[in-house]
Amino acid sequence: MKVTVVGAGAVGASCAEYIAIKNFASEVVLLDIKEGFAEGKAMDLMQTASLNGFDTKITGITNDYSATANSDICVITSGIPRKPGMTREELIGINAGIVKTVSSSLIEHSPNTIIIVVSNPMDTMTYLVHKTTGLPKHRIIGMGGALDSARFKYRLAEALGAPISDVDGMVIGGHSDTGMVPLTRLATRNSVLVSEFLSEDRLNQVKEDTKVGGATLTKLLGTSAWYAPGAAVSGLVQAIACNQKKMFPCSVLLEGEYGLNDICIGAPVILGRNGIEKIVEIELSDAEKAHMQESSEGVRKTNGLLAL
Ligand SMILES: NC(=O)c1ccc[n+]([C@@H]2O[C@H](COP(=O)([O-])OP(=O)(O)OC[C@H]3O[C@@H](n4cnc5c(N)ncnc54)[C@H](O)[C@@H]3O)[C@@H](O)[C@H]2O)c1
Ligand SMILES: O=C(O)C[C@H](O)C(=O)O
Repeated sequence: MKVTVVGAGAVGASCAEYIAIKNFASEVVLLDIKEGFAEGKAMDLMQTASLNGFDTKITGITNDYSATANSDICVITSGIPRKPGMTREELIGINAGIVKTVSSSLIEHSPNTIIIVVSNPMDTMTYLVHKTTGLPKHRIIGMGGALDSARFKYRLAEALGAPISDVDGMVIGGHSDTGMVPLTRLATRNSVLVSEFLSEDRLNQVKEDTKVGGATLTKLLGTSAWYAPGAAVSGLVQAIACNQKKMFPCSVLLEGEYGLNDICIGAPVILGRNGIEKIVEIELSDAEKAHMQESSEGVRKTNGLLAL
């Protein structure tokens, strides 16, 4: 199993590290445009192999896509992160060009690959990859909901005073500060609805804290988060590589599902060796349907900025 990660920065290197430590991939290629950067990150990570007990071979390359040839999975993290006070959508002017060039270069050398898009604004970047590459829709996956759901569970556990392992919940919709749809109605504490434990006001606070989870960390860190994003990507990569048939909310091209067409937005999908094995349509409440519709309007507005 060969995995390429483009962008050896904070998220890309974390993603590569978690993939290596999970030891399910034979090879991870880190590629960056910054001279020597990916090579340095790869060497540093390989020097943890004996300490962290993995056999995964991590190599780094500067902007030479021949080294990525025949990758089973390619992760795109290349692009700039936001600064405090910015929205993800404000990154489109720089990141769209990067993602377009990178995705084309990847499929030139790995025409059968599955692409996972991380760069922001992620839903729009995922849509751009569809338009740029023409890959089958089951082989283009945007990572956002898996991260947002992890933050949702963190906030739920905090509110419940419960261990995170007791909590389950999912966030669908756009990966944006205003467009996320945390499904508090369905969230559980060890199979019991969280609404049995938490008031509506407290659950609304959990929702709002989840939606700005990224911005909260950007304000603290001065740049985007990277540990949880890297871990979320590694979970998607593992589900595909190991044909786990696990369900994650991912940004996926919808063609009628949830009443939406010609848009990439967070929805529950089953991930396996073919990438998106199935888009899962869950019954939403009227309020959730309205939030999903509102979220899609925000994503479409950003898509409209693309020079397709
Ligand atoms: N979808 C999500 O949930 C999520 C989570 C975290 C970060 N992000 C996004 O991921 C992106 C990366 O974030 P980061 O914190 O790792 O940033 P970073 O600046 O640490 O790393 C980005 C790397 O991309 C490289 N790069 C830039 N242009 C390139 C190109 N044309 N080819 C190859 N490499 C190139 C840079 O040299 C840099 O090393 C940002 O857009 C950020 O907003 C998304
Ligand atoms: O919020 C960001 O800028 C990065 C990423 O989308 C995140 O949610 O951490």
